Amino acid sequence: MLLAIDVGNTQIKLAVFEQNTIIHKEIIYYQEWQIAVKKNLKKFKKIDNIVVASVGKLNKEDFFDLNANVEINFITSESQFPFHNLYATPNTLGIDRMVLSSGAVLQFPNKKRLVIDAGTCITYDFIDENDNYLGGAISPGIRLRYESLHNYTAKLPLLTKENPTNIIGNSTNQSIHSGVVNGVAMEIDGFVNYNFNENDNFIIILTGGDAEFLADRLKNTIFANSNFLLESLNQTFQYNHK
Ligand SMILES: Nc1ncnc2c1ncn2[C@@H]1O[C@H](COP(=O)(O)OP(=O)(O)O)[C@@H](O)[C@H]1O
Ligand SMILES: CC(C)(COP(=O)(O)O)[C@@H](O)C(=O)NCCC(=O)O
Ligand SMILES: [K+]
Repeated sequence: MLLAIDVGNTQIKLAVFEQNTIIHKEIIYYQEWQIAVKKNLKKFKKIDNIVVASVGKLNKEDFFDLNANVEINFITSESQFPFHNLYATPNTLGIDRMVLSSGAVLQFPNKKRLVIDAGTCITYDFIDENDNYLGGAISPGIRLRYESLHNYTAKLPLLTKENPTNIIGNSTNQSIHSGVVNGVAMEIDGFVNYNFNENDNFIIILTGGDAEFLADRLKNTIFANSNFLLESLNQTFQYNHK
């Protein structure tokens, strides 16, 4: 039994796996992460490994300080991945992006793959049909966009995500919602349309905290799965323990 932990820049997601099935999932905030991990280790006594992918504020030492009596596997750029990494700066590439790409290769072989993770940032990762990781893009996430409009202007309010009623906002709030939400949706469709055409053998995977909110706003057919990073983390752990 495996405890998989995804440490992002907004929140931490954890899941307990039995082989490839999630038997428990939690979204936790930074201030409570040790209590949550210890609670799960106590509740699921068959957990014998923890696997961690962290791009946030927790590092390997934080987990070893837990003194949990299970093996802790920290995914790093030195881990084994099922793709050829063509990124020019492999040591700065986000571990989340590497794990997502690993899951895309293992779950959807022999296709062009684009993985979109709509979280604190929106990340785009392209892997070609020959399992070459090509790189992609990093863009501000939905919450970042609302907060920056408020923090860097004199008068704009701080709003939380809401579906715009129309592409033409007829009020300050609707203008902001349209700019943020339609802007993200068009950005995502733009990246897809720029890189793929209908006779390509490709798949688009959408994940992250904002995936479900965005999924039905996109023109292109996508495979939306908010657990994709956790599932990919489980598969990457297995890939490293063949
Ligand atoms: N409690 C919440 N309710 C609604 N949306 C949330 C909540 N917490 C986070 N989000 C949304 O999810 C995004 C963060 O998702 P997540 O993928 O967990 O980020 P990360 O992996 O970068 O930590 C934020 O941009 C925000 O829009
Ligand atoms: C871009 C990210 C901050 C995304 O993190 P998240 O939105 O999941 O919190 C993370 O992938 C990262 O720290 N990347 C390092 C730079 C790079 O990937 O090239
Ligand atoms: K992300």
